[in-house]
Amino acid sequence: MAPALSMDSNSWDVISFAVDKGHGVKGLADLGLHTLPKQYIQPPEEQIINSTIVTDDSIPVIDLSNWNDPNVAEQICNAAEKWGFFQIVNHGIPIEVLENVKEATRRFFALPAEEKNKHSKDSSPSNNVRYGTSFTPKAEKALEWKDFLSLFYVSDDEAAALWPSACRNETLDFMKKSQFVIRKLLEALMKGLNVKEIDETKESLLMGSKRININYYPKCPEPELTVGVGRHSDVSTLTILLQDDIGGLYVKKLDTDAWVHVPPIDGAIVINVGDALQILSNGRYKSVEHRVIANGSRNRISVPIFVNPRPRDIIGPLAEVLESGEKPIYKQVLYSDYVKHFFRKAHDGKETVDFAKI
Ligand SMILES: CC(C)(COP(=O)(O)OP(=O)(O)OC[C@H]1O[C@@H](n2cnc3c(N)ncnc32)[C@H](O)[C@@H]1OP(=O)(O)O)[C@@H](O)C(=O)NCCC(=O)NCCSC(=O)/C=C/c1ccc(O)c(O)c1
Ligand SMILES: O=C(O)CCC(=O)C(=O)O
Ligand SMILES: [Fe+2]
Repeated sequence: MAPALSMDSNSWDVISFAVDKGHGVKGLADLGLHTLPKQYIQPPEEQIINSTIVTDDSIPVIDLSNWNDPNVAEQICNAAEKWGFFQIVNHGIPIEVLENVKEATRRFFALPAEEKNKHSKDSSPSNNVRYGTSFTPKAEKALEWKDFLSLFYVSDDEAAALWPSACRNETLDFMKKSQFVIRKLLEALMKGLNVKEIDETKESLLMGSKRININYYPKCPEPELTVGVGRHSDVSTLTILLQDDIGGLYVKKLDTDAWVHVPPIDGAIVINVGDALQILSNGRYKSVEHRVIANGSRNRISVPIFVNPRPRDIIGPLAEVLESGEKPIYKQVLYSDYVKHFFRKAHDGKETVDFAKI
């Protein structure tokens, strides 16, 4: 049973309520707490109020209406090198698909905790479907103000059997309708690395597996003391992120200690380079640190698709990149080892990629 509203959030077991019983931070928000439970208080250096935010610069916005325009590929490669992040407009994913997946996300998180918790690590019949809160609560010193459902795609049949019906069709549809633009983006990025075509081996390495997450960041008491998602880079090759109109995603500006906001643009999708592509490109394309702030007045949702190598792929700098004599800065690693390393620790900025450094 949920604790009484008037209860001091530090006098009952917040972890048991939010993490173990599956109420999540949405459950905490629904209690109408006025103070942030101490388990969510981040160290001062992780609080965004203690960071430098720049407002006179922003990540590129790239118009994809004409793939035959050579400028388009050039802009994509430049953005991946200089920012590691960009937004795309006129990308061809129908607006209804985006609206439907946002609505499905709200529908899933509005379900009772018992229903959502059927998909938790302890109750889910498969590791490929996981409902949870924060990132890795057991490994974190301070929790993150986020609930999520993570869906690793294996097949339509498996999705039909295991994915929650509240959001199954809409998440699958978003994944499928984004396939064309994912391939075109990767083709453009590969041309920039002297890779002429995406053959079967490259296809596996670049886009052999996909995971779609739906994230819910409820309104938070004392939001400046915590984070929605802590500083991290993604372990994917590319991430395709749909955000709603609330905002709150910040990206680190390369070679500086400053952060820039990613403003929501109607109908746009945010694209970022992940660690796997940084490694494959031997550091040319940048997997950049990012984080999400908590919001004191509104609920936010986001839907990232992580486009990845297959778990059994070995990733390392591509032969085409090293052809010219460039020295490899990363070794060859088994992708599932890399991902396990990422999941077993708290978010820690750019440190995951050290796992693959020579
Ligand atoms: C991921 C692995 C390697 C895990 O292997 P396995 O040996 O089964 O380990 P496991 O016991 O299930 O998980 C290990 C730990 O990772 C955590 N974990 C596993 N999956 C997830 C998940 N989807 N979300 C959060 N934590 C997870 C668990 O909490 C485990 O810790 P613990 O609960 O035992 O303390 C396996 O499932 C696999 O091969 N999957 C396919 C490859 C894959 O999924 N690639 C995806 C890459 S991109 C990706 O998934 C990104 C996710 C993400 C989430 C939140 C963020 O904030 C964020 O920035 C990023
Ligand atoms: O919610 C967002 O805008 C970003 C989430 C994110 O960085 C992630 O899930 O990896
Ligand atoms: Fe991320």
